[in-house]
Amino acid sequence: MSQEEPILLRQDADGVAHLTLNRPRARNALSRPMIAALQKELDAIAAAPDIRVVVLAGNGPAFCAGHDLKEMQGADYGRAYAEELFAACATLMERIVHLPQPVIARVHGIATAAGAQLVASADLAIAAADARFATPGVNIGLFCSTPMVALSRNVSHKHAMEMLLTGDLIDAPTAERFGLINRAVPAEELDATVAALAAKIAAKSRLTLAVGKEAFYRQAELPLEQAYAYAKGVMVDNLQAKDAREGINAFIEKRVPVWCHA
Ligand SMILES: C/C=C/C(=O)SCCNC(=O)CCNC(=O)[C@H](O)C(C)(C)COP(=O)(O)OP(=O)(O)OC[C@H]1O[C@@H](n2cnc3c(N)ncnc32)[C@H](O)[C@@H]1OP(=O)(O)O
Repeated sequence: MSQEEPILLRQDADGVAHLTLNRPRARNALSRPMIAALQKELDAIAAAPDIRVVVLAGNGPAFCAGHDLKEMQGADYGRAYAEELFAACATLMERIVHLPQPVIARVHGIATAAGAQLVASADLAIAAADARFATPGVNIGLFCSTPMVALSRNVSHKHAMEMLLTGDLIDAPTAERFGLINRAVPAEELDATVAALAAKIAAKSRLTLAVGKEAFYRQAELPLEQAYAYAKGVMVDNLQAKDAREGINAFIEKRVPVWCHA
C-alpha cells in the first residue's frame, strides 16, 4: 500500500490488524476521503475471520486533530457537505462500536475533537504519558456535539462537561483519571504495552470476543431488569457454542483450549 494512502493497514500473523491514520502533515485531520477509507477498511475487517483485534494509531506527530477544518472551509461550510460529513463520521464511530473485534486506540501526541471521539469510541485506549486530549470545538464556535456522544458514555458527566465547555487540553494521566483511556504509559513503552494487550486479547476465541463486545454495549443501554434478561439470554446461547464447551473442558482437563473460532 502506498504511503500516500490516507489509511494504512498491516496485519500480524497473530491476528492483530494495525490501522494507521496517515495524513501526518495535517495531523491526521479526518477529511472525507480519510473517513471513507477508514470505513472501508473496518467493513472489510468486520468480515475477516483471521483478525481478532484491531489497533488504531496515527502516523506522525499527532494521533488525530479532529475534522479537517480546511476541507470545511473549502466546502464553504455548506449544509449538504456538513450533512454528509457528520453522517459519515457517525457511521464510522458506530462501525467501531459494532465491529465484532475489539479496537484498541494507541494514542500519542494530540487527540482532539473527532480524534478524541475516536479514542472514546474505541473499546480500549493506551496513551503515551505525553499525549494530550481535548474537545476544543467550543474555542472555534463549533461545539463538539458528535464527540460528546462517545465522550459522555466514557467519562463522568462533570468531566465530559468540563472538557466540552472549556476545550482545554488534558494530559494523559488526567485522561486516565477521567476514564477516557485505560492507561498512560511512558512513551517508550507505548508499543510494547499495546502489543501485549492486543496479544492477550487475540489469544481468546474470536466468537467469544464478538459475543462479549456486542453484549457489553447492548446491555449498557438497557434498564437493570432488561439488562439481566438480555445478558441471561446471551449466556444461554454462549454456552451452546463449541468454544464455551472447549474452554470449560480444557479447564477441567488442565490444558490449553483449542478454539474452534480461533
Ligand atoms: C464535531 C467535531 C469537530 C471537529 O473535529 S473540529 C476540529 C477541531 N480540531 C482542532 O481545533 C484542532 C486544530 N489543530 C490544532 O490545534 C493543532 O494543529 C494541533 C494542536 C493538533 C497540532 O499542533 P502542531 O503540532 O503545532 O501543528 P500545526 O502547525 O498546528 O499543524 C500542522 C498542519 O496541520 C494542519 N492542521 C492541524 N489540525 C488541522 C485540522 N483539524 N484541520 C485541518 N488542518 C489541520 C495545520 O493547519 C498545519 O497546516 P500547515 O502546515 O499548512 O500550516
